Amino acid sequence: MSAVDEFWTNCLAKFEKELSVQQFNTWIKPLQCQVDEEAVVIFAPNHFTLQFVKDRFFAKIEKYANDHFGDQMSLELKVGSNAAIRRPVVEKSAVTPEVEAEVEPAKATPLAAKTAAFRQLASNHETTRLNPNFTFDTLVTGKANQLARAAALQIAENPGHAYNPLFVYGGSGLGKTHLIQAIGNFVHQHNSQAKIRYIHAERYVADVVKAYQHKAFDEFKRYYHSLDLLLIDDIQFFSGKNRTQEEFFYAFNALIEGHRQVIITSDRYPKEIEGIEDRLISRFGWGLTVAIEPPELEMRVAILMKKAETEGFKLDSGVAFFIAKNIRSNVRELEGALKRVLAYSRFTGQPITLELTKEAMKDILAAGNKQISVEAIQKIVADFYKIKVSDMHSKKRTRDIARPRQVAMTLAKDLTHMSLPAIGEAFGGRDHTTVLHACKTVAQLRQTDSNLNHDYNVLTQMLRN
Ligand SMILES: Nc1ncnc2c1ncn2[C@@H]1O[C@H](COP(=O)(O)OP(=O)(O)OP(=O)(O)O)[C@@H](O)[C@H]1O
Repeated sequence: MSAVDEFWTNCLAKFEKELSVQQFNTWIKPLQCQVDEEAVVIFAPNHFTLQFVKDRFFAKIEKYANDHFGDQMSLELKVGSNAAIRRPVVEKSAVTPEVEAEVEPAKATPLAAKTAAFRQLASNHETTRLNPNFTFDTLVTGKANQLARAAALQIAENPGHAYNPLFVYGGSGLGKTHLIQAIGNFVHQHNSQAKIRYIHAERYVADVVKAYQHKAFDEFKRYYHSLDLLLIDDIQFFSGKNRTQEEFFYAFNALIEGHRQVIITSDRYPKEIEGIEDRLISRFGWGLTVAIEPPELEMRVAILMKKAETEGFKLDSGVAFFIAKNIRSNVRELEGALKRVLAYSRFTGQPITLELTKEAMKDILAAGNKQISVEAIQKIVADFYKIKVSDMHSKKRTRDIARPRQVAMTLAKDLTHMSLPAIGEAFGGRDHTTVLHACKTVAQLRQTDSNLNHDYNVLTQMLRN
């Protein structure tokens, strides 16, 4: 064993004794050591680890180094890896011909144009692209997002080590971007050195195209592979974009391997995203996958109150309940309604009363009250579960047909004004007790079966939009 190996093995053994398993695995185990003539260099996989090790363990490592090598050695901490240690080989795939065809490469890229394009890309990349208003403080917590928020907070406190990647999914306008940017803002606040980037998936695709046209994949890779925290929003936009998926695959591997944090959002559960390679889909599940559900009434009211407070006024709770009862689909629409009421009040110079709110929301309410028909429910549910619409009326009782039928009956009860007997009639002349039983079964299942609950929320959103 060389002197260096001996020093580092002893050092690790000492830390292992002193620290908890989790602390040791998180902070010390990923470090690598290299010794040159005058310095002991410790490599940390990222800036977070470097900062933490510097604050907490620098003095100890320095003491161990002095004990081992004598006082003349200095100690340095760097981000990177010891060139002498071989890193695990990351799976690679060739660029397929259809991938080449996906974007049009520039015929010849003059050096100046290439440099200019990437100077611009680099300057675009200088910032994190985070919205400073999207923080944990401004995010209202409720049943709909509590698990996702708890996971996000844990990751923000320990990026790269808690769950990696974090995959957040849920319908449009439910707060996915807000939540993941809250992680980014938290990390940025606690470590201004951290290299953070928020990017929408469409923008990432555009960056791949640009790199392709300017033959500048090296710069592209260097940038994305060097991040400490990558937040990528609405990954379903990668669907069918093979070259983008390939680049993202490399970036993902490089980041995860280096204990750097990756956070992804999508409007649906990973396995439901079509047109994305299996190797990516399976990687999305390596860390933690959490859902954000549509908020319940009380949470919608709390969100309205919070948004009003941010705008600098206090919202009467009767008004808040009125808006929240009438806008149920997503938070973005809830915000839109509040803004409209506010603008109406400013425009007319009147205070925000229930009457004014009703008047301001007249159009929205008329649109929202559009009747959802039982036929529409049956069609959408049948398409969703890939069964025939006629199965909604049939006597078949196999689970793959009976369950969607029960879901459709429950949606009919929740989204129409039909009575139970009328619903029964619309589902092949069934008795109202059958409808009641279906509603109870679905309500119970929604508590215990997260997939079914998710399906139910998606179907509700589809029908309301
Ligand atoms: N729990 C919440 N508390 C406070 N504001 C929220 C909450 N959830 C969502 N919002 C607000 O609703 C708006 C829409 O949220 P956001 O853009 O994060 O949704 P999204 O799920 O990313 O939607 P999309 O999939 O369409 O991109 C934002 O202004 C956000 O601040």
